[in-house]
Amino acid sequence: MNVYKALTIAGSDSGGGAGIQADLKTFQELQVFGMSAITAVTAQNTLGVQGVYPLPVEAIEKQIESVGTDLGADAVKTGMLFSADIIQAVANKVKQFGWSRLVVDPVMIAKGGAPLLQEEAVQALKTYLLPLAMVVTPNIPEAEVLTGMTIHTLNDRREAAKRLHDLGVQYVVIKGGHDDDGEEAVDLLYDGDEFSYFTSKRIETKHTHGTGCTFAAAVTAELAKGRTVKEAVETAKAFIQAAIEEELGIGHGHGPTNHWAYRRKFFE
Ligand SMILES: Nc1ncnc2c1ncn2[C@@H]1O[C@H](COP(=O)(O)OP(=O)(O)OP(=O)(O)O)[C@@H](O)[C@H]1O
Ligand SMILES: Cc1ncc(COP(=O)(O)O)c(N)n1
Repeated sequence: MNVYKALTIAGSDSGGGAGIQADLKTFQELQVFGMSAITAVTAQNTLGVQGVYPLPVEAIEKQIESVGTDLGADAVKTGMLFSADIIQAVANKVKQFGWSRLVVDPVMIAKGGAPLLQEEAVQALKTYLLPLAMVVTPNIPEAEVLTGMTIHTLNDRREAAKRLHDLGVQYVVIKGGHDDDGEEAVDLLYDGDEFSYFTSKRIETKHTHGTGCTFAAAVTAELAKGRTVKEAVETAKAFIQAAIEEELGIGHGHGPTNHWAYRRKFFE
């Protein structure tokens, strides 16, 4: 049996909808063996973030080394990285193990507004990690912070994608979940040459906690299988659409998406 393996380097979400938990569930659903290096523990639920506890840099490095020196990874994803020190350490480990199928989800703030990345760490992300990335998956506010421009129109988004590509990332996906216009959720992919668009019906719901993590994890799982970035984004879009569509309705606030919905929709 050919076993595909993916490593997520991200924060833990006790509520299970985002972070490491969303990533591992998504890897499993897409039949990829999931491994993790936890950067920070968050006390979090559908109502918000009650606490953030970053791990020592050494603990993060050790987890990555444990995976890298034994199991190896066909693709790697980063999520919540919290500080410039952690970013630099993660970038060094990615280089050390020669991981080229790297998806960087530049997580900055949780839905309720809690910061998951220190302000001074944004520059470290641009300098150390983005040049190593195969794919970066910002939402619109994250793309604004990374490029220093405001994004209103699709044209603005295309310009932002070009600026991000100039930082050394091979493929840029700017997701449209935060684009309040219209009936559709449109994600844009830029490969340095052409733009592609991935469009779905926008679902009216407040239960979108973890959509960004889940989407990027699905891209990572598909890259681990050797798919092209375009194929991976297409599957990720179908995965997240199913996960939002088949609502779980749990918790008292912004609930998680349904990680088993894609399997039920397409394979059962
Ligand atoms: N209401 C919605 N209906 C359909 N698709 C959506 C909706 N909201 C987000 N998506 C999709 O979910 C994925 C994540 O997009 P989004 O822009 O919300 O990322 P994010 O902001 O990082 O996630 P989060 O809101 O969890 O922080 C994208 O593929 C986007 O198109
Ligand atoms: C530990 C952790 N990582 C990431 C996010 C962002 O989640 P999302 O942007 O997918 O809602 C989160 N809320 N918690």
